[in-house]
Amino acid sequence: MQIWSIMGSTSTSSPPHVVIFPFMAQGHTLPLLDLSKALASRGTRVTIITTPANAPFILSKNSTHPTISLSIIPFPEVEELPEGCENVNRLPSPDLFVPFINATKLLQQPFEDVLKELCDSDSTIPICVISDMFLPWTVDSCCLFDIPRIVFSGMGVLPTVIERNVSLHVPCISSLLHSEPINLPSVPFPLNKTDFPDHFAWRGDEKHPMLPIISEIEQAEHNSWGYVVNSFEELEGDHVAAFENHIETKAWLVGPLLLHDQSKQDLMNSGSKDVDQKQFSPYIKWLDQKMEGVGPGNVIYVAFGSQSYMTDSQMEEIALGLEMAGQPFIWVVRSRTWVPPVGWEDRVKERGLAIRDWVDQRGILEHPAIGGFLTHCGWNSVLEGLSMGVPLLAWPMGAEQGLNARYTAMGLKAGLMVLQERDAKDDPMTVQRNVICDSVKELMRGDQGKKARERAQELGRKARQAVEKGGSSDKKLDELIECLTLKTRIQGRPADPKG
Ligand SMILES: O=c1ccn([C@@H]2O[C@H](COP(=O)(O)OP(=O)(O)O[C@H]3O[C@H](CO)[C@@H](O)[C@H](O)[C@H]3O)[C@@H](O)[C@H]2O)c(=O)[nH]1
Repeated sequence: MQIWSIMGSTSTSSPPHVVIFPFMAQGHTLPLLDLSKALASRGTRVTIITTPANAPFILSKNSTHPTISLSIIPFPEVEELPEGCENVNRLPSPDLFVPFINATKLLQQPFEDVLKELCDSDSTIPICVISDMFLPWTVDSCCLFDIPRIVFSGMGVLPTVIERNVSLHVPCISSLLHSEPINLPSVPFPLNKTDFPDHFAWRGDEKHPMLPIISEIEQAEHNSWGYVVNSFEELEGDHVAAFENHIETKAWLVGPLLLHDQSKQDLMNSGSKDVDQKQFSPYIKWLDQKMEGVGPGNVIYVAFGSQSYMTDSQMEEIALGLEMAGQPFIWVVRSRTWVPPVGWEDRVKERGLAIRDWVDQRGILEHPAIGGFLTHCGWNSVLEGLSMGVPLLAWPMGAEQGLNARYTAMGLKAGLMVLQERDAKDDPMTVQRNVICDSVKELMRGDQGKKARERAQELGRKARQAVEKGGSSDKKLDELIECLTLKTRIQGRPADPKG
């Protein structure tokens, strides 16, 4: 039994308790579920805060961990959002992102009610709240209860540093020409204005509704106790000092979080349902067959995360480009409107699989049949690909993905870029089938692809070492819990501002 000292007196008490509040988007929720499991396996109690429609997904991922519990608070009803829309991936249009963010602000009171309840109980006082950057108001709630707030953004270290640094060197990105390279100190590859998230273009438009949100996020970061990052020392350690300088707090690199999850072998031993589901997924069976037929590393996995929107004509070009490349593929189709061209399914059925459901992406990437990943470069997908030693074919579609893509391809040299042309207004143009075809061929069969594969495999080995016992991320996670526990011990239990 662990002995924890609270308020200066030594007493036998419960293990440390961490509250985790993920943002309602799969790309933000999944890594925090991994973090919850990593904390739980170290004997920490975890309470995850979520809303009713998001609870089943979280339960499906965490149900085997008895020290993780869920606290469900109601999602507010707001006029602009469709009924029951409690997750970004259910938004019918990206234009509803701002109303969605504004709706989440109404979660503050129920969140504080949960904190109050936890603080009223001697055995469950949280040592910290880890909340997503898109929930900046949680820092005020944490202050009320004297609980340290730790930020999680889901992004990598270098992309964040670049984002924060660029305005010091290039005050107005939007006025640059597309062809003008942007060279930043300590970034060993040139960037381009289209690599930057949209909000850099909005900076000239003071009335843009996202700008106050970004400013609230940055302000809340400065007032937070620390930052946990889904990355690892061996990948991004060189950029941590610059990162901490910008966020004005300490950063803890504890990733890749997905690798903290129980290994497949552990799951097999415990007879977990997860393994059964993996083994019997039709697409895993399909990959097993491909392994027998074409050997390891020959299938390209094509998926663009949980939030990307794509036109039907772009979908068509992907379908025909994959067909032309002649490489076996597995493609996650996230479109409600697109239908394949007549005869396409028949023509590719021997070597291609298009799936319209949510898949176990990690299970696919770790399958030995997979040899490349055509991705939008969401940070989770980048880390998942690299952790499994799979090289990336980078095709960014929004947010900070342009920075992730350049970083992976030109900085880490673990991938190639799909080159996208722009029109006169710098809007992305449909990528043509022949470009897709050539890029796929180069990644899977070309010399550049071979080099990227070797580099991805090397990074995959380093990633696994980072989370193993005594690895850099393993030690950081222990250190984080120790630091917070000591802080609570020295300062005593949080004040109750309401009671
Ligand atoms: O069928 C699917 C589709 C997705 N995933 C998982 O969903 C996550 C998707 O995350 P990510 O690759 O990061 O993409 P987005 O969902 O687009 O992520 C958002 O959040 C990321 C983290 O902040 C940012 O890097 C991205 O730019 C932003 O779009 C990954 O873990 C995937 O494994 C599945 O498991 N099955």
